[in-house]
Formats: sequence, C-alpha cells, structure tokens
Amino acid sequence: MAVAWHGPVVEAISWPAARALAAAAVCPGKPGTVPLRQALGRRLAGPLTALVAVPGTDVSAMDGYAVAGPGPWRVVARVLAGGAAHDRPLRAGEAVEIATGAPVPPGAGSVLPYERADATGGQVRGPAEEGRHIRRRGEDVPEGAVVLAEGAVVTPVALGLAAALGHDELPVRPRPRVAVLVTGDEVVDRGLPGPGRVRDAIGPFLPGLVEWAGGRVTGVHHLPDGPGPLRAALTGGWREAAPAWQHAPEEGGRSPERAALADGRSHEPAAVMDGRPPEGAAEIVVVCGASSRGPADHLRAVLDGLAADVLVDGVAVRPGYPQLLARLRDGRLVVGLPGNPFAALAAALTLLAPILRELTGTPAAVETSPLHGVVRPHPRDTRLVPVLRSEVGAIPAGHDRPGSLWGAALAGALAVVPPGWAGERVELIELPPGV
Ligand SMILES: Nc1nc2c(c(=O)[nH]1)N[C@H]1C(S)=C(S)[C@@H](COP(=O)(O)OP(=O)(O)OC[C@H]3O[C@@H](n4cnc5c(N)ncnc54)[C@H](O)[C@@H]3O)O[C@H]1N2
Ligand code: MOO
Repeated sequence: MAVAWHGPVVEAISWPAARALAAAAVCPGKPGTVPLRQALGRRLAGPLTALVAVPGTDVSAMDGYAVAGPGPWRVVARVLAGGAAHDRPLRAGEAVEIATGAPVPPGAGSVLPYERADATGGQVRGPAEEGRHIRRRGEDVPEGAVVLAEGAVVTPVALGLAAALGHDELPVRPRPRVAVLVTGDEVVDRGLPGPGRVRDAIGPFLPGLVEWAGGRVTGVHHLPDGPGPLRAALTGGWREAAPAWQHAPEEGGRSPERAALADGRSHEPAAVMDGRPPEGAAEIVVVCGASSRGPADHLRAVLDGLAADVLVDGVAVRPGYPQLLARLRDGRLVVGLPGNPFAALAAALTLLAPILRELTGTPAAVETSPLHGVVRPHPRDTRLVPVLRSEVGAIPAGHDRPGSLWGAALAGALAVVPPGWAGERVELIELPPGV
C-alpha cells in the first residue's frame, strides 16, 4: 500500500542497464548429472551423443529367412532376437530362420519375409532382393552422432532416445529455486475480494513465468504487511509448501499460514545470516508489492537491516518503475516487484527472467518489429507495451494500465518503446506461453 513518499529520491537506472545488471549479478550455475527420469523437462548441459550405434549390429528388419546367394536355400538354423547369433558365416544356398531384430549372420545377402517365402521340407524358395530387409549397423544412429544439441529440453521422447543410445543419466543445467512472498494486508488469495480487498494476481502467474525462464517456484507465501514477517521470511528461509491458493479456504480469503502470520502466531525463527543460506532455502526470493516507498513498503528497510547489497533500486521503465534487486549476505538474490500486477509482470521480465536465463544458460529469443498504432513514448523512461503480432508488425493490444493484466493476457509480446521513440523498429520481448 503506497500512500506517501518516504525516504530519499533515488535515481532509477535505464531499462537496458537493469536487464544487463540482473544478468551480470549471477554466475552461470554448475551443471549436474541426474538419472534419466529426473532429467525430464530439464535442459541438456551438453550435446546428447550416441554411446552406441543403433542398431548395434546388422539385424533383420523382418521375421522370415536370412538367405545367402541365389535360391532355393536350405534352412540350417534358427536365430531369435536376444538369442545366440548364428555361429558361422552363411554359405550360398543356405538360410537361417530369423526373427525381427536378431543379428543377421555374415554372408547373408537379404531377408525373405515369411509371407513371401515358400518353405517346405527344410527348403525355402522366394524372391530375395540383395540387401532387402537388413538394418545395417549404425543405419538409424551412427555411434558418436550428436542427436540433440546442448540446451535442448529433455522431453519424454528425448528420454526414450537417450535410453536407446545407452544413457542411464544425463547432464542437465541447474534449475534455480525461487521462493515467492506476496505482501499486502489487502491482498486475498481466493474467492471474491470484498471492499478494500484485491485478489492476488501476481502469485498465480509467477510459477509459469519462472518455469518458462528455466527455474522452479518452491512456494508462494502470502505475508501480512509489516517488517517482521518479511524479515522472518527472508532470514528463516521458508519451509517448502504447496502454493498458498491450494490451502483449504478460510474466512476472508486468507490462507491458514497467512492468517497465523497476521496474528503474530508463527514467525519463522530469524536465523543469523552467516554467509550460508538457510537450509533448503531457494536461491532467489521474489517479494511482491512492497517495492515502492509508502508506509507499508518495508522491503528497503528490511534489506538495510540485513546489510543487503542493493544492486538496483528503481528502473526507468513504465510500468514497473519501483522494482528492486538486492543480494543478501548469504548470497541469495532478492527481487522486489511492484504490487500493480502488470507492473509486476514488466519487472519480472526485466530483472527476474534475465537472472534465471543467465543461471540456466537459456538465452531469450531476440526479435524486432515495426510498431503501428498510437503509441506515445515516455520522455525519460522505456515503455513496455503489450502488442499483438500481425503481418504488418506489432499492434498495441490496449488495456495496458499498470494495475491490469488484461492487455498483457491478450498480447503475444511486449514492445520495448525507448524514451523519445520516433517510430523506429522496436524490440519485442516474449511473454511466457501456455504449456
Ligand atoms: N509516492 C509514490 N507512490 C507510488 C510510486 C511512486 O513513485 N511514488 N510508484 C507507484 C507505482 S509506479 C507502483 S507500480 C506502485 C508499487 O507499489 P508497491 O510495490 O509498494 O505495491 P503496493 O503499494 O502494495 O500495491 C500497489 C497496488 O497493487 C495492488 N496489489 C498489491 N499486491 C497485489 C497482488 N499480489 N495482486 C494484485 N494486486 C496487488 C495494491 O492493492 C495496490 O492497488 O506504487 C505507486 N506508488
Ligand atoms: O510500476 Mo508502476 O506502473 O510503474 O504502476
């Protein structure tokens, strides 16, 4: 609740500088190696290569007879997939009965499928074609081939491919953990907001945005206004919890966790910040709605009290001006987002997304476009304008007040309109897509 200006006026940095600074605030995370099942949805930290050729040897593509030379052929053995290979080369005029996937003996020129074979009394006849129905070693995937590039998302199909190529584990990029703290006595997390109340519109969009940028939200926690709960949440870490809107309904739209905090019943114990994050704490903490300078905006004071290093305090962008980036003494980053939901989205794309992309080595798509329609640039600040893509270029989607996500929900991207813009092409930044 920002009702009055308190404290000194701080010069905001430019929007491009804020994005660059956020990315520079982190070192790319170290990749890890995880068992196949745990790799699902992660990004590869190196190219996926074939540890073996597929198939690993020349095998039959059909159930039938592997034959050598011109027919008719005398059936000398039977070879099943997984069974013993035929122990000597086939001579002309010989055949082995063979199953799909079984190794073809050396000397066999082709496989005659059952349905084309006339087999009687240990003899086979039929139209054999040289090379037919034999899958040669490495024909599907040669040994050592790079089948997926570094950075590719490990899909269910990629897991199957990795297994086929001999992998039991995969190197994946780290997935930074993000804890979300939604502040504001007026903010409710379920139901219809009554008079003086507003539904939380930021907590619901952050998990998808974070996931899209390569991270994982460990929990969305609603805090009452006041420095105590904020300080406790920052210093005590936060226990892993289901997103707040999954709690059982409670009067007033407050989660039990939040109600307890509001009543002063359960402040997390404030750990000493001794250079190590609290056990199990997320590497990044996002604080929503306490970033301006009103009497209920305690984030700066709490950060000061914790001797945090404030890296960004205000960005010359509309919406999203009062956003903040700080490093706690234990190394965790705190991203402060404004309470107005569209401003929070703009700020999340300015500071949070570049941090996550840098940590996970996932570059954002780069796109520019002509921009049509009535767009008024700001004299000093960058504007982020929700736009629809069209054949002629980007067109403003409208409904772009800082308090409303309507325009951004309609839009395909945000157009970056620099201060004093005079109609040149603009950069478009992606909005997180649906899954
Ligand atoms: N004197 C000044 N006042 C304000 C300035 C300024 O420069 N000087 N900046 C304004 C701008 S711009 C923004 S944006 C807001 C940001 O304020 P806060 O981050 O402190 O957020 P609040 O004051 O708590 O809330 C602002 C607004 O958003 C609603 N809100 C808060 N949280 C949520 C949520 N999770 N979901 C939906 N809506 C939320 C809240 O009820 C308020 O209406 O400060 C201006 N003031
Ligand atoms: O961040 Mo405020 O728009 O800039 O409402």
